Amino acid sequence: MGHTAAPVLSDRVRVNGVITPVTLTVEGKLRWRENCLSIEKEVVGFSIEGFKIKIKAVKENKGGGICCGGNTGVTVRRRRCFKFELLSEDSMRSWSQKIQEFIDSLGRPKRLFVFVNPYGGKRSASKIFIDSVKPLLDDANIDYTVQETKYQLHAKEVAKSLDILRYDGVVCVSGDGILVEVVNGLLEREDWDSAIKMPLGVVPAGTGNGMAKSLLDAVGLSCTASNATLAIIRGHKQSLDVATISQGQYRFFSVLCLAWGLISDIDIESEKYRWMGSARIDYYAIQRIFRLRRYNGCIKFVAAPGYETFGEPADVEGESISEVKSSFLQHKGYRGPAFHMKDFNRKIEGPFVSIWLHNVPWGGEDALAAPDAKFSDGFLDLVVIKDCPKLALLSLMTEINKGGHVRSPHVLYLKVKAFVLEPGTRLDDPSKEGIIDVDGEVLARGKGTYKSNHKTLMTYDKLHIKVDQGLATVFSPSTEKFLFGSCNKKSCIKKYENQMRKAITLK
Ligand SMILES: Nc1ncnc2c1ncn2[C@@H]1O[C@H](COP(=O)(O)OP(=O)(O)OP(=O)(O)O)[C@@H](O)[C@H]1O
Repeated sequence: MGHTAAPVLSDRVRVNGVITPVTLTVEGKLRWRENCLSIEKEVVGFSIEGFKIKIKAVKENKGGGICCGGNTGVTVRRRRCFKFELLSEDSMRSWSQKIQEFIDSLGRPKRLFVFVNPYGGKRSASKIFIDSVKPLLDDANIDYTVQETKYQLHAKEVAKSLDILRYDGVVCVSGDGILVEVVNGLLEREDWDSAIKMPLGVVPAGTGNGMAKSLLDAVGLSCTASNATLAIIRGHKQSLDVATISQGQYRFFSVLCLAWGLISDIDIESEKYRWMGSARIDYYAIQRIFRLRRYNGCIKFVAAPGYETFGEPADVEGESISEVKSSFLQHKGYRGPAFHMKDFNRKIEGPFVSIWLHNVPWGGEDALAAPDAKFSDGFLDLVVIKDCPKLALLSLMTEINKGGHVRSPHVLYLKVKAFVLEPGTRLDDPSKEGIIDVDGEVLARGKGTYKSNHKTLMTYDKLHIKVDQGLATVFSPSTEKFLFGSCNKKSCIKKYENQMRKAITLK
């Protein structure tokens, strides 16, 4: 069942040699025989050969159609091609024009710049691009430029000088690392305020695919390259908070997370067990829990409304943010939002087991690190563990994949608008310090840490973090699922009818 509207076009076409009536409705539904295709949800693009129109679509295999059926079962989408033969040139012209007008009314991207990181994850990004991304972009008639990343920070370099007027979006076929490089590249441009409005897409092809997982999971879709690509093609967007991390003259722009203590130690130090594959994390986590480290330090924060009772009152009288003057550091670009130490009204003193700050819910495909995190609420979700018995910690860690850890009595879970981290030494060995990990990369390594001789952007010292609400834009799957199917919401239908009326001149 569904909403039936007067057809915009009604015609007779040849399908598999048989003359068949076909209609296009004002809502953008194509109907013929027992078939029904929603242009908005299912049609990716179309091509014309002589009098033949080939409609490139993606259909759900099980659980009913998006367009006419119900909503049951698992969503498995497959590329399909539907062919009609028009019976006259006039007919051909009006069909291609009306379908094109409808697609154009949806605000889909036409030109994309695509980064592919052949080095990320299981080194399968190039294959993922060829097998899952390219065919859909071709079906959608999108004009795209592909850039394989050749070295670390290549994507950032390219984003810094990209001719942004030539593209409707930048897509990263990679893990989160390339996305973060692109965000940093855009914000380091002189024209950062317009550059950062470029819609960004991410197709999961790395080890850490937290952003893709967060976007897709939010609407109940599985984290696959084709679901992510379809979301980009369909062109729905949403804003994304960006956190500016600053230390003196240095800036780093984060869209995912910051970790210090247990989580960062596991992430970074387990690299020495890379040969184990994904088991390295679990293996090293157990080691770290049984030889648990606690770190001295202090955090200060501006609590989000409703969280003002967390921690204790902070006295920040006389504290200021020192700006290191240097002639060769980042000069152009965004400097981050204004910061007033007097706003930092709460603090928690160490020692700490772990500090974890999150911008989006999923830290990776199997870590629902901050279940309440929102893409553009203007806050970061803060997960603090001060102390915890080892067995409780072990079970808490196994809860992370479902987000259950935040309910543990050993965990403080709150939202902050701004944050100061003052990292200190290890409690058991004051000659040693820790590692600060941001969006999967090491931002600072203290004394006596793994690879402590490697250069990092910041030093293991006080950091300031502040969120800009919705500064970036990401392509995201539509939350309006089953628009024309089992959901018969009048408001949804009305919205698209209006959109269609604008695009199609009803004669
Ligand atoms: N050709 C290359 N050689 C080496 N490193 C590269 C290359 N291209 C990109 N990189 C680096 O690879 C890192 C990982 O990128 P990506 O986002 O694809 O995956 P990830 O899931 O974040 O990390 P990984 O899979 O390496 O754990 C980035 O820091 C990037 O700078």
